[in-house]
Amino acid sequence: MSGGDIRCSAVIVAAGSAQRMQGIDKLLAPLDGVPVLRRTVEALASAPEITELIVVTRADRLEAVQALCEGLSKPVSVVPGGKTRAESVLCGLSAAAMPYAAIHDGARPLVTNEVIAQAIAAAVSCGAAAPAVSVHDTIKRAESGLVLETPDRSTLFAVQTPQVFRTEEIRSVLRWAIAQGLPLTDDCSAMEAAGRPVRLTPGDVENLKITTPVDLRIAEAIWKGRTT
Ligand SMILES: Nc1ccn([C@@H]2O[C@H](COP(=O)(O)OP(=O)(O)OP(=O)(O)O)[C@@H](O)[C@H]2O)c(=O)n1
Ligand SMILES: C[C@](O)(CO)[C@H](O)COP(=O)(O)O
Repeated sequence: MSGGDIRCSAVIVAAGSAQRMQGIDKLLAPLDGVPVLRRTVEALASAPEITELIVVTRADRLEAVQALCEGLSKPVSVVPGGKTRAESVLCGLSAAAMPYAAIHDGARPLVTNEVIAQAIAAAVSCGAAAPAVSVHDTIKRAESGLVLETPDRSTLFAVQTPQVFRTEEIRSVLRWAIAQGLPLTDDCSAMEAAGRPVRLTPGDVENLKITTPVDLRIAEAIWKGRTT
């Protein structure tokens, strides 16, 4: 199937409380004058494989986010999220109508069509896929400040989003994983726990997640570097 044949729902999770942002509202903060979340929604809407978008936000922001999503080239629905990222993903998936779902962090506004396309293509062929980048620092596993081990760096990858799945499958697996109380920091973890294969695809160091205030400054520099 070419990109134009693949029908994919984008589920953009944006219902968090940005506790690590020291008071900055990272999803409404300006990225070169436009709110981060609007940049993210526009990035997903520009991907040929994305047919519809579901934005998951806090219940007290439904109208504001609805307004922020106006004027896009593709249908957008805005739904309330849950207490955890995984629950918010499930809220978004409940409204997804396409056979594939690309689950993306609202805090990752710099994702490109190339990263999106490769993750979707891999999910079409193997069922589940996520972009990832190799790590450049040596990683230690430690407890109470004492090193336990140094994993082989060549086997370590920093996983990004969109994480792409067959919609029905991730909906049921995620429901199961949440019911089991599994610690889910991403969506692939649920598939891994269910013994399903997950394919990593090329990520992009510029596809960063805005998590702490410095990330906003980095994202602004990347954005301006692309547009000048
Ligand atoms: N209950 C939650 C928690 C997180 N998210 C979303 O999941 C993405 C990745 O989460 P993260 O970067 O951790 O955002 P926050 O949870 O807001 O950050 P923090 O952990 O610092 O509070 C974000 O776009 C966030 O809005 C969500 O939709 N629902
Ligand atoms: C889903 C994710 O972006 C993959 O790296 C990451 O796990 C989200 O973590 P967060 O703590 O919810 O931001």
